[in-house]
Amino acid sequence: MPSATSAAPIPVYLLTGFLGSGKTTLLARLVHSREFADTAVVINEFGEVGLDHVLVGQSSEDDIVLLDSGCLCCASNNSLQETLESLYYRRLRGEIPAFSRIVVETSGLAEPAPLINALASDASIARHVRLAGVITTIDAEHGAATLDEYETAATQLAVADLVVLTKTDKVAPEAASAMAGQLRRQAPGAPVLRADRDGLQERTDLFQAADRRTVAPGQFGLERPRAWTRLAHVLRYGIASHVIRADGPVDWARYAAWVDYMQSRLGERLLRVKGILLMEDGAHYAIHGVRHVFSPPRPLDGEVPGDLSGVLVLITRDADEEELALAAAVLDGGA
Ligand SMILES: Nc1nc2c(ncn2[C@@H]2O[C@H](COP(=O)(O)OP(=O)(O)OP(=O)(O)O)[C@@H](O)[C@H]2O)c(=O)[nH]1
Repeated sequence: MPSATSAAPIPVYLLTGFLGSGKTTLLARLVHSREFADTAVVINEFGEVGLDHVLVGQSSEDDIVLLDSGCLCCASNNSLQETLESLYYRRLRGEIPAFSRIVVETSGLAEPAPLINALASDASIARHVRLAGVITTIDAEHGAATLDEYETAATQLAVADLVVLTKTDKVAPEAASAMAGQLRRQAPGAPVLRADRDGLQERTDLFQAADRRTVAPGQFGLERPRAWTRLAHVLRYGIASHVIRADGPVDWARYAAWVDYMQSRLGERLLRVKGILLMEDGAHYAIHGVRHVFSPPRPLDGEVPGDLSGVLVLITRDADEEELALAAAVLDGGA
């Protein structure tokens, strides 16, 4: 565990998911597990009537509670920036135990992109914390209808690094499997874990599965496209996912030109970019963008399967084939 004065930014995981999709129920299980021993959980109620922290098991008047598992629970009505700063400095001053990661439960109606962008672009925050991954809960019973009906839910899925399919006890196993398959198509690149009332059904390290820096074998659940791009799935609202590839190492100037193209040409219509590029220095880097904000590429831990090297998933809204073909060409050095 890093010391309280360690300069390494603390990883932050955002837990998002539509209203009633099971975020609090999942957290209420997880906060008592060993995995959460050195985790600070922020339940961000953003002016809502504070309830969720009570559901997680924190009934004291205090704003921060240390659970038996070692997990710190913190309910907050402040902005995400204020909350994270306060946590950071209280940890630094030794007022609270030195947690090594933070999980933030966001409001069910929140578009996660502004929070993600705030983490990346607020300089005073970005020095202390880094976005490690976005975990999105989808309800096995109502998830398909919700995704169809509410654009916020579709956006929450689009930005996921890990999807947790909740309430699998409420549907037949075949229905849960079909839904998991649908989610893999809609959010290519994000592993799908299942949960019921008792928490996660798989014995998986949630943080590792959600971490953008690690690649689990088979994680992407997609084939390296043979042609330049493959339309993976079209959701409503013109939201669609595509896969593009870059053959061979990419030099940094070309990568910069590609980011520039994505930002200037697609702009607000770009929802999410994720994938792995082999760069000119011979290392594999995790590539992440949410809306127009791209995180600095980070070298990946561990082996990267050959079929994932150079593969990027793009989730866009109202993008046409020509724009995507050009995106692939810019990346591949053909434009
Ligand atoms: N059967 C079953 N019910 C669940 C499961 N997860 C959540 N629920 C129920 O679904 C309802 C909503 O769950 P919450 O955990 O409060 O959902 P949430 O995403 O935190 O909701 P908001 O705070 O409104 O965004 C509650 O009645 C839970 O008991 C599950 O895996 N199985």
